[in-house]
Amino acid sequence: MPEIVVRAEGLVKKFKDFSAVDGLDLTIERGMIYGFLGPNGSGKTTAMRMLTGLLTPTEGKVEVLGLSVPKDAETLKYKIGYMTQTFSLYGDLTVLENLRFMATIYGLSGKKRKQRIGEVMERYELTDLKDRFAGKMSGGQRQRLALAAAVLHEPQLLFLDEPTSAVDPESRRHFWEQLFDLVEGGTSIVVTTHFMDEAERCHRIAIMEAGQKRADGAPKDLMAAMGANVVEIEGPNLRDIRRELLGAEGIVAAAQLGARLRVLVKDDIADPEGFLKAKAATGGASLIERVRPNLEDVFVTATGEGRQ
Ligand SMILES: Nc1ncnc2c1ncn2[C@@H]1O[C@H](COP(=O)(O)OP(=O)(O)OP(=O)(O)O)[C@@H](O)[C@H]1O
Repeated sequence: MPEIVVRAEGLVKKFKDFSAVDGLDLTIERGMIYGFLGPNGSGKTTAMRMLTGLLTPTEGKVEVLGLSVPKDAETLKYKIGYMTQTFSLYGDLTVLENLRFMATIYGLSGKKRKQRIGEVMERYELTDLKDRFAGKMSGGQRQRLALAAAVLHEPQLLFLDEPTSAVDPESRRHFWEQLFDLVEGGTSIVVTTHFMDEAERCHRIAIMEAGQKRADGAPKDLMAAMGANVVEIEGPNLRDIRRELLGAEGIVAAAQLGARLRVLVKDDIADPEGFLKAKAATGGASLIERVRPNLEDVFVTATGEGRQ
């Protein structure tokens, strides 16, 4: 049996009458990267704050690393790392001063403190920047410092809230390699994102919308089970074709990607290409072909975007 690091049941967070998280159930196994994928305001940060013990749920049960949260939040603090959405270190302290400060908060002292600070600076390429003020660093450098600070005390479980929203694609790729290194070393990771490519790298994801989980599984399983086939159309007048198709029986969604229209056709239609070719709207199309689904298609079928 895989070990469970996070278990949540019926998790609700209300702000006055508004439910930011609305009946969330979660099971996250050790050794995986688990992603929350969802648009702004879908409740990802609120859910994560409840899992870390920073926010008290209105309803529901949370167990993280076998501890009951928020009751045991103080003990949990030493076993988890949390990288918040906005940079939360001190801009007017240097890299080294920030790391020393965080080490003190996590109870590291003496030789161990020195050793861990040296290790994380080396691993996250901060050694040459150790005397740089955090406020004077680039987005990518700041992100490496934030990750170094979050793993300083060697947490078993790491929470990352939209960790790459402020960095360029190359830094993002590099950052994800570092996450997989952490996983190889035994760390489990929970990450929120609104980037599809990032979600696709996770072992498992929850698709969030309006505080609720709309789908949960490995990206490739979600793609296999999404209930629609994907067909792309090339040709003139794609905007007109889109207008005609949207709302037609059997069509889940249609969106233009460059010179192609990507159409999601319900999977109870046995021949989706033939089905689209038979539509008057596609008469002038030069190409209609079935393509492989991606995570964005899963997102569209799982959320309101596909129901509009
Ligand atoms: N302290 C609060 N008081 C009132 N409403 C809040 C509070 N915190 C969050 N919300 C609301 O709850 C909803 C969910 O917010 P949350 O930050 O969890 O979403 P998110 O999916 O993380 O989005 P983002 O990517 O923008 O951070 C939003 O509508 C937000 O305005």
